[in-house]
Amino acid sequence: MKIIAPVITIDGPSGSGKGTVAGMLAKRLGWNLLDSGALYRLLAFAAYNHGVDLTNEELLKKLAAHLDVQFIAATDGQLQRIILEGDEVSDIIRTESIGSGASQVAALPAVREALLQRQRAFQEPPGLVADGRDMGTVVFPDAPLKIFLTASAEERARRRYLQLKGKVDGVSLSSLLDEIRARDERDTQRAVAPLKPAADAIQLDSTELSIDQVLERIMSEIAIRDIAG
Ligand SMILES: Nc1ncnc2c1ncn2[C@@H]1O[C@H](COP(=O)(O)OP(=O)(O)O)[C@@H](O)[C@H]1O
Ligand SMILES: Nc1ccn([C@H]2C[C@H](O)[C@@H](COP(=O)(O)OP(=O)(O)O)O2)c(=O)n1
Repeated sequence: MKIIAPVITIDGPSGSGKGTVAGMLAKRLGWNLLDSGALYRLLAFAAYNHGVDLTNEELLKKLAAHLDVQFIAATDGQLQRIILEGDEVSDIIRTESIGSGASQVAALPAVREALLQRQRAFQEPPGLVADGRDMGTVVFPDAPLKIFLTASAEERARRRYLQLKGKVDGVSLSSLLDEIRARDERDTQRAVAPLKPAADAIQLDSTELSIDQVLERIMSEIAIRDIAG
């Protein structure tokens, strides 16, 4: 009999802190981690490499079903590594242009369907922390704790700017803000699995909170529910 592992979902818009908080939480609990956005980013990147148009739903569906990807878990001193078709792509998939491509392919129903089982396969004991846009609404609707993490668009752009400055040439705060707003619009307005809080999600606005404060708020929700042993 398959043991059902508990899932904590963290959904929200770009730059709200999902990935950071999900990674820290998974480490603290000793649970598995699903960075679902990385799958859409990997698909967009693979599409660029193979010359597949980001609107070609049939080909993208096939590419999604056969994505040759490995997630190598973070260890003390080393971040999670992502390998696509044998090459490490952990950094290159984080650019805003791949983020925008990810948001485009993510609007295609056949692509989402092709990635669904791959995401659910991460639900292994002792538990899973999953971050994305539809973790609580579509992929893990029975999760015992769902967080919807937000922050103002200005604060999210500022965070991205600080994160990319010095690493990527030519980053500007105003263009990051425009890109974040465009991605918010596409992710919330699409017909399939749009970005929205699950009915039973706890909404957390991190605009005025530090990363540690967000983490502590989530830890207290975990304690109330007694879901992490
Ligand atoms: N509460 C916070 N306060 C300040 N900076 C934050 C906070 N949460 C995240 N960050 C920083 O913002 C950037 C974007 O966070 P990230 O976790 O990648 O967001 P998301 O996964 O939601 O896009 C990172 O550099 C991260 O360290
Ligand atoms: N569960 C998910 C995760 C990401 N996506 C899409 C929509 C997002 O704009 C892109 C990139 O997601 P990602 O979480 O990596 O992006 P951010 O780190 O929040 O900037 O993928 C999605 O549709 N569903």
